[in-house]
Amino acid sequence: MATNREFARTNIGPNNPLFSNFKVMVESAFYGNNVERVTDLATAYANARRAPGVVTTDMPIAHTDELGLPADAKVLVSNDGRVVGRTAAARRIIGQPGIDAKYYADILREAVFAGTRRQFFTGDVVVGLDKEFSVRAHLLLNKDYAANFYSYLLNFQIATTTVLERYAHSNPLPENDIYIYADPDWAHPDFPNGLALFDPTHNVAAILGLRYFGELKKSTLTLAWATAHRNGFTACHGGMKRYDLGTRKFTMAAFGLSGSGKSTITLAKHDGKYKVDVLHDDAFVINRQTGTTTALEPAYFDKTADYAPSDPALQYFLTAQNVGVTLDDAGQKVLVTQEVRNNNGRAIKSRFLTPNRVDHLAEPLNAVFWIMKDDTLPAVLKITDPTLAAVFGATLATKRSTAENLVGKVDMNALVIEPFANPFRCYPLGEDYADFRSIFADGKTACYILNTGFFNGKKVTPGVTLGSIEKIVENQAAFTPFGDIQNVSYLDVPGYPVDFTDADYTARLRARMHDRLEYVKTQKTANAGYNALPDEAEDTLVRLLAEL
Ligand SMILES: Nc1ncnc2c1ncn2[C@@H]1O[C@H](COP(=O)(O)OP(=O)(O)O)[C@@H](O)[C@H]1O
Ligand SMILES: C=C(OP(=O)(O)O)C(=O)O
Repeated sequence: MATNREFARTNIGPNNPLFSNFKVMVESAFYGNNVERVTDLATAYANARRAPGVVTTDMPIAHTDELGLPADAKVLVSNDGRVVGRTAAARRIIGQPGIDAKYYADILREAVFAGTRRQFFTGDVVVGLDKEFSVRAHLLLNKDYAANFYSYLLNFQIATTTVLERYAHSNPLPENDIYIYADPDWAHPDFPNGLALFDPTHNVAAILGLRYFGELKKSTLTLAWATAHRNGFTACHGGMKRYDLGTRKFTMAAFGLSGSGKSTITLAKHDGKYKVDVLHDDAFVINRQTGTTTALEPAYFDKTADYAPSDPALQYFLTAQNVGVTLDDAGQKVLVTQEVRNNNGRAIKSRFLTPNRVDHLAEPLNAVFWIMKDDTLPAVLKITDPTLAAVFGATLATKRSTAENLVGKVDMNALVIEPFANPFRCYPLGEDYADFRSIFADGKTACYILNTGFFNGKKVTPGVTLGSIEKIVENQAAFTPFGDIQNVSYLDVPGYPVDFTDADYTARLRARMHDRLEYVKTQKTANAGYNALPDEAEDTLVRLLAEL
């Protein structure tokens, strides 16, 4: 048994650090008489088909038997309304500076009371697919959102009897099970954009007034990642794959903000050139002692933008969100993908999308790729200094995408720094810095930066990015020193010249590096230094700017 669900009566109470008012409020709601437990996917599928507005398409699902679905199961579609992305602005983390725990406790008690007038489903999953790291999670979701409830049980590993037998032998963790209370119909005048409230040290969250499936997925991962971090693992919002080149293997991870290219890179098949094992395209953890990696979810929750309705990959779709439906020439209800209806159409795709899918990799990472969208960076940079590699991760500069619901006036083109591409961290940034710094420390893990945005105004296409990765994997990539900057070199990609004699370019490059330095300096004092980085981060950037 990895995390804790049951307690001896003598261990229940305020002296047990696993108990908090938030945990007790959230967990208690799971046992109400307005809650129906769902223990299998066939029932969840039947419930989802009956939920308001859900479309049962005529698109069959491959591998229904292995997935535990009815043999005739079809792709189900549910659409959310105005908001079709995750609302980062709704997050509040108990324990962080400026968060009034008493105020949010009052809000939560009232929300849970309002919920008692509605009907809910509850179900269990296991997050972490190896005995090395496994956490049990429980979801409570308003019945009108049965399609998202079904998607949740598909996205994470549903806790069947067989799965729980395996889970019983996983490494024990001194932690609570995860409990997610979700009521998309909650409304409060002070929270027009919803509220995603976390008590991360007690593994509970309340997702209120938010319909987007990504809220359920990312809130669960938020808590699972924090649990992993507290127990000897590095939390990764990234994709991880292993290339088998016959005589050697190459393992790589790509870290990027939502919508920046993790799935495109991780799920790329390279025209069948290599045997590729996929660990996952969004979330995994690294064992800090051994370097082994564990996937957290069996399925993929990805954009449908790049899938034409005739794409054979659609047979691995299980559900779709914020995607249209039309009739094909045989009168069959099919998906209208490619963002015709709205941005950020999504689908849950089964693990069978990736023929060589693995849940755990014993080999440590050969390479880390930070995905950025900084238009002063060439398509690919290589960083050979361990501190600089970690500092670039901590100052990962990127752009927002339509995967996020941006509140207020946000310039989509503005560069934002999102350390380690992980806006879900609910512990101090310096701790992640230390975790990633140690990955590079022994020099065995290489570090690259991929710019998947524009370089000097020219789009870096997926073809350029994937072609460059192939060169690196095959040891065919020749790197050129990046001006006078020590330990940084770039891949010379035809059509994307790097010109250090161009004063306008070097001024912009210096400005972007300066932004990174300012970010590091600001963290020293912002929020009482909650996200402060060690002095070496600032020193490294000062040195880099001097070299420039
Ligand atoms: N150079 C590039 N590398 C990867 N993806 C790119 C690139 N340029 C544009 N894209 C597009 O950006 C989107 C990235 O989405 P996705 O891979 O799902 O991101 P994530 O998994 O990080 O959320 C895709 O539609 C992809 O085609
Ligand atoms: C679903 C999300 O992420 P990604 O685009 O990385 O899949 C999200 O952040 O809500």
